Amino acid sequence: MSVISQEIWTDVLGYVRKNISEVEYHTWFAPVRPLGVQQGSLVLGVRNSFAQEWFRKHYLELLEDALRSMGAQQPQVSFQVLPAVQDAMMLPADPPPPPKSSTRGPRSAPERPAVTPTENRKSLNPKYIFENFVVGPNNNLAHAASLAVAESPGKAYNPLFIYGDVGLGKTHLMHAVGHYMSERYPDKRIEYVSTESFTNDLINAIREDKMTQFRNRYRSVDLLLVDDIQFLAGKERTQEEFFHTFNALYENHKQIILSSDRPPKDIQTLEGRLRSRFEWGLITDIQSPEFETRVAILKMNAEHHRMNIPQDVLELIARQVTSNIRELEGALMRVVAFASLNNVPFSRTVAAKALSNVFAPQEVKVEMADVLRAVAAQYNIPPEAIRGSGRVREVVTPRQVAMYLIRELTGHSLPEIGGFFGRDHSTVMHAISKVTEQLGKDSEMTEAVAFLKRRLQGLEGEELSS
Ligand SMILES: Nc1ncnc2c1ncn2[C@@H]1O[C@H](COP(=O)(O)OP(=O)(O)OP(=O)(O)O)[C@@H](O)[C@H]1O
Repeated sequence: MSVISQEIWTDVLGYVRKNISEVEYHTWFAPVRPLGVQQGSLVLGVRNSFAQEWFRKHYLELLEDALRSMGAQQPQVSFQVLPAVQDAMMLPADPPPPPKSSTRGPRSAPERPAVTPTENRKSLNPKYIFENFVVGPNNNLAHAASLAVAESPGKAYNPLFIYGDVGLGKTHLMHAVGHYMSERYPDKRIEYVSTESFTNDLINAIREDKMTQFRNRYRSVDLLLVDDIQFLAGKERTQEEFFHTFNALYENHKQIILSSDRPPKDIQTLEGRLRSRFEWGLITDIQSPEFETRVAILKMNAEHHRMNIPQDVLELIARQVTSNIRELEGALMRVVAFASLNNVPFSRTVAAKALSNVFAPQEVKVEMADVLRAVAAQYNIPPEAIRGSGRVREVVTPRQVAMYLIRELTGHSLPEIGGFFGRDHSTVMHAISKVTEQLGKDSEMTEAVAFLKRRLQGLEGEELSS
């Protein structure tokens, strides 16, 4: 199952859930597995032929509507009955929660015997490792500090306090330190917790008279990662308990990393003694990423999912989402889902279209490079050959077609087009008249030009199914 079909399926389920009852949802939709997207059709694995029929009869329209809401112009869904043996494997009843909630959900506080590395990693998102963290001017200090702490826990900076706006990588860095430590020191005990979970655990412990277990759990760790510490504000009892947890760990030279959306001095109603402790170590911030960092993050994500997305498409996405990296990744997935559901290649037009429901529509101008790339793909020759000096027919025809289309679709002048191809404007003029002359006579060229024009201009009509 590809990542993308899982992403699409998660979105579809979100849509479906709003439109049917919970019982229906759990009976029919929860056991379905997305198998992939084939030629624009979302392939779903169902348990038996009865379910397959039921879906076709009762839910096809709903599924198509869901896909339409994601930008599919001619939504298609197909079903496959999975071998009986897989029935038993269809365990989870819900779509996988987003990474954050999977690592942050409130957890009960069991008594904790000797720790295992797997146990350590359980609360850490496997994706959040240093290798997957793109370093830019916006986050290099926080990254360097995290790395230093990972290498010398309890010694370099204690506590490490990372602050910054939503979705900028604070949790990612915290988990990265956790992974780093658990790989090098498998015996060390690592605890990642959101302030909310810490508070809930405390409330439960008080209610169930299990304070000893609660204290053992939090005071016996080697690395304590606490997310969103700003939520301590106004919670006196939790602050009190956290104060003692902090002291116990600090005195034993155990590492503490805290994240927050603001620096300690700006957390209102935080006890002075806690605030000053938060300032003992190093306070570092993460800012919004610059354009280049955003493109690099998108590139890494695309490579991670083995998707080959042209640079200019990534740049278009990076221009749309400027501050929140979680949203940036969401935008990329939206584009990928849109392209695969419509069975069209990635292009700036496709990306702009995919994002137009969420962001202000962008005017996408066709660029000379877009035309060159499309023509090269159509004639199956490298773009450099088209721009090169070769004079054989195999390259001359595509070169002339490219010049013609650039003139038609972009606002560039003849000398500009000539410059792009390393030639003068009279060559371009000659190319244009040559192509114009053959259109209508040479059917192969006529078709190619018409097809390329449609493709470059966007997703109109039959272009989608081509
Ligand atoms: N520099 C980066 N390189 C690669 N991915 C990043 C980077 N920064 C953030 N991300 C990704 O962005 C998403 C959001 O990051 P994260 O959850 O760490 O944000 P956060 O600052 O903790 O947000 P919140 O304020 O909501 O707690 C994650 O998927 C994370 O992997």
